Amino acid sequence: MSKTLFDKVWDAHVVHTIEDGPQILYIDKHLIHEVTSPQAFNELEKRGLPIFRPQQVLATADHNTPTKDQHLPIKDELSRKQLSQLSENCEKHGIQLYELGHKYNGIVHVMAPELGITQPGMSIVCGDSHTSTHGAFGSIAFGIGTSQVAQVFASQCLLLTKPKSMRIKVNGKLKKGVLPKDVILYIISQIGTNAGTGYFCEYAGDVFENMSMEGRMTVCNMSIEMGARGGIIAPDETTFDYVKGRKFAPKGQEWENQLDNWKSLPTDSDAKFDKEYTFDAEDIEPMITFGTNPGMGIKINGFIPDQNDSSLEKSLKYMDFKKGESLIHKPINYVFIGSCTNSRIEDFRVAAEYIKGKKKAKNVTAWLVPGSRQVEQQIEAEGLKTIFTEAGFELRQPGCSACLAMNDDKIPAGEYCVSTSNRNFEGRQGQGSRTLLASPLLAAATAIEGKIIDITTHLN
Ligand SMILES: CC(C)[C@@](O)(CC(=O)O)C(=O)O
Ligand code: SF4
Repeated sequence: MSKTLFDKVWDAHVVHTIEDGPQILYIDKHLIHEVTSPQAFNELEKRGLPIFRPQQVLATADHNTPTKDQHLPIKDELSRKQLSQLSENCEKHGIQLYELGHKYNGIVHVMAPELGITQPGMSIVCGDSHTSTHGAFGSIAFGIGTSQVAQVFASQCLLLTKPKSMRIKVNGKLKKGVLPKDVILYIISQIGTNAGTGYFCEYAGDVFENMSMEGRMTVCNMSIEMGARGGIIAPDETTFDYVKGRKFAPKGQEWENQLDNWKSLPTDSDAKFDKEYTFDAEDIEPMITFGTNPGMGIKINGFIPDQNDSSLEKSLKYMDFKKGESLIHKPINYVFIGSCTNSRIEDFRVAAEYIKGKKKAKNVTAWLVPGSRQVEQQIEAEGLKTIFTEAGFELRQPGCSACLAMNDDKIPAGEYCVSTSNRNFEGRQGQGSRTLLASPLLAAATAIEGKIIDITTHLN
C-alpha cells in the first residue's frame, strides 16, 4: 500500500496500537530547555520515577539567556534560577547539557540540526511548539506539553492519535529577493492560522526541492503558526550533504546503512493526502506582517486589507495601523535578526550582503543574535562580523533573545520592531511592543533605511 513520507516515519515508530484508540509512539530524540522541563522533572521526582533513557535526552539553555556578557553572572533572578535548575536536573539525571558558554550552546532548534543530531526518519520532540523545525530533515518532529515531557522522560514513548496528512506544493522559481521566510509567511497569509489544525504538513514541489536546509528549517519552523502539528520535507541529496560529517551524524558503514533507509522515505508517487494546497512561486513577493498573528501578512508593495472584521480592527488598533494603508516608509526604531526561525549562517549572509558598505540608520537599534555559538563563530570566520560592526551594528551572543520577552532583550512599549522571528502576538517582544515579521533581507534593509522600504526596488 502506498505511503506518504509522514506515514513511513510514523509507522516505523509505532510501538503499540490500542484498539480503536491512540497509538504508542517511540521517541528517538528528546530535546529540552530551561522553560518547559522543570515541571516535568518535578513530576518524575514526585512519582519516584527515573529517566528511562537519559542518553536520548539533550538539553540546552536558550530562552532565559542574556545575549551580552554571558561570562558574567546572570543579573535577572528568574533567569538565573531557571538556568541553575536546568543544570541541577541534568547533573542529577545524567543528561547532556550544552549550558550557557558551552561551545555547542544555542537555541534548541538551531544547535541540534547543526550538530547532526537531527536526522531523517527520526521522531523528535521538545516542550516547544517550534520543534517542527526539525521536520526539514524528513523527521517527525513536534512540540509537546510539560505532562508529555514527563511521559517521554519516564518511557521514551508518547500516547498519540495520528494526525491527518496534508501536502502544500509550491512549484516554479522564486523571484529575486524572495526568501524561505517569505514563502511560509505567504502560505500562512493565504490559508490562515487554523488551516493545519489536526494535520501534519508535507511541503513539496520545486521551491522546496531547490531550497537550502536552512531555508527548509525556516519553513518547517512556522508550521505551528498555521496550526499544523508539524511540518516535513522529503530528505534528498541536499539533506544528506548537510548532515554528512557533522559531529553526531552516522559515520562509515552506519552512514551507508542509514542512507539506504533515508532514500526510501520520500512519499510514494500514488500516495494520498487528506488535504492538499498548490501555489505558484511566481505569485510570492517579499512579505511583512501588519497585524497580531502570523497570518496577517501582506506583500511588501501591498496594502492592509480593508474588510469589516472585528479581529482585524482589534489588531490594527493595537498596531496603530489603518485599513487600506501601505507600510512603505513607516519609520521603524527596532530591528531584530535572530530566533529559531532565522538565525543560521545563511540568514546572516543574506543580511551582510545587503548591509556591506552601508551604515545603519541612526534611529534604529538593531540586534543581530546568532542562533548558536557555532553560528557566532561562522559569522566571525566569514568576515561578516566586520561588515556588521563597520555598519554600526552590534553582534550579540546566542539565545532566543528578542523573539519573546523572557530575557533582557525586550522591545519598549509602542515601538515597532521588524523581526525575523515567528510570532507577532500582542506583547510578544515586550509589553505593548509591535512586531512586524519579515525575512532577514527586509530586516537588514529596514535597519539601514530606518523605515520600511519596498525591497524589490532596492535589489542590485
Ligand atoms: C514561550 C516559549 C517557551 C516558546 O518557545 C514556546 C513554544 O514555542 O512553544 C515560544 O516561542 O513561544
Ligand atoms: S527563538 Fe523564539 S520561537 Fe524559537 S524557541 Fe526561542 S522563544 Fe521559541
